[in-house]
Amino acid sequence: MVILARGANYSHHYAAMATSFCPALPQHFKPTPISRFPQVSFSFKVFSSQTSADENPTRLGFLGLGIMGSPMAQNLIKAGCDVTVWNRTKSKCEPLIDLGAKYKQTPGEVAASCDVTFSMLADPESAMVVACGEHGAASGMSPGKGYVDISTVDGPTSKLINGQIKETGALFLEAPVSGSKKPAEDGQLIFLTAGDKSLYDKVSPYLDIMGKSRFYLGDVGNGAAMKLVVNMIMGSMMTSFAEGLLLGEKVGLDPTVIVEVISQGAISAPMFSMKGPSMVQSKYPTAFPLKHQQKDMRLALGLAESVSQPTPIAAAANELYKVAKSHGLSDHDFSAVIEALKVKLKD
Ligand SMILES: NC(=O)C1=CN([C@@H]2O[C@H](COP(=O)(O)OP(=O)(O)OC[C@H]3O[C@@H](n4cnc5c(N)ncnc54)[C@H](OP(=O)(O)O)[C@@H]3O)[C@@H](O)[C@H]2O)C=CC1
Ligand SMILES: O=CC(=O)O
Repeated sequence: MVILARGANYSHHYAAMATSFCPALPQHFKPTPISRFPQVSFSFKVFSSQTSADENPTRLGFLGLGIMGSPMAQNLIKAGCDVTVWNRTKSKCEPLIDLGAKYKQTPGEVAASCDVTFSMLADPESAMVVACGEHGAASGMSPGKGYVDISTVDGPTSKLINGQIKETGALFLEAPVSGSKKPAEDGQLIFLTAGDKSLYDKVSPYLDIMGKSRFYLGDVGNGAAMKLVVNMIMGSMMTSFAEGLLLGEKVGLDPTVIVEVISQGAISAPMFSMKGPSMVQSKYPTAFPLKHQQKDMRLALGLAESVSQPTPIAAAANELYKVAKSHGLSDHDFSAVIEALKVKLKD
């Protein structure tokens, strides 16, 4: 059920109204802006995985319970969905099992027991092995099922996974997300999807639980390309911001004031306001791991090379992420790239 309502100031009234319509509403229910309905200034949605006519709710699988996968799966469970989880490190499944998730031993078993299986893996290698390796999801796929890969990978990897899933007769959708740990927790991600349109239509209610907006971009590879372009820009912006903070500090400016000045002008960005204050204190609590940002720069540069597009800024930024990784900062937040610029050259 989707309820549309105008006026953000009254969102709590609408929430109360929705609760009276639907007493079984999950605890975390919240009003959410939906950009796809431009005719209303504010809208929110109420979701139930079990319609009155539906005795057999869609069974959802979720593979990969890292920083992003855990809160995303949690939101599905809290919304009342039937969710089965798997993660390479089993202990990360426990909190979700406590919330009501089922557990299977392998990705293949999850896929075999579910109608639609989502995956949120680290990189192209892990996305491939979990989808197509021994006991991978493809081994449990068959006609009527669907596989939705949310991991950030390159187009060629996504196409390989698509091919293997399609061979089983199942459908495939790539659906990388823009938005980090907090948007994942808040169900405010932006889905960049491509692939089988009928699967997109089928999973849209679940994407709406995990996200605030979704784009359908056509053929497999377009979702990956969109994600890599966005993250290439983000990675370059972060290195530029880091350079500015350090230059300003070296010439005697207060970096806290630099962050404030930036936040009020044309180059303000939520990322600078969110990460700036902790960067100034040399603290990098991990939301988006630096190793993943470097992976995205690498994949974006590969994409650029495949079409002979010069990307000198991104190439330079990538070098800084590589330096930061070599200094043991892989698992810190990507804002720790600033440390790569603090390293003193040896005499
Ligand atoms: N964090 C963020 O802000 C965002 C991340 N992304 C992208 O989403 C994806 C996941 O990110 P995030 O959750 O932060 O990453 P994490 O590093 O926190 O989680 C990675 C997941 O991949 C699993 N994994 C890694 N290698 C393997 C392998 N060889 N076999 C099986 N499973 C494996 C991990 O399992 P295990 O627990 O056993 O290590 C874990 O479940 C990445 O592609 C990232 O680029 C996209 C948007 C935002
Ligand atoms: O991929 C990272 C993000 O913040 O988006």
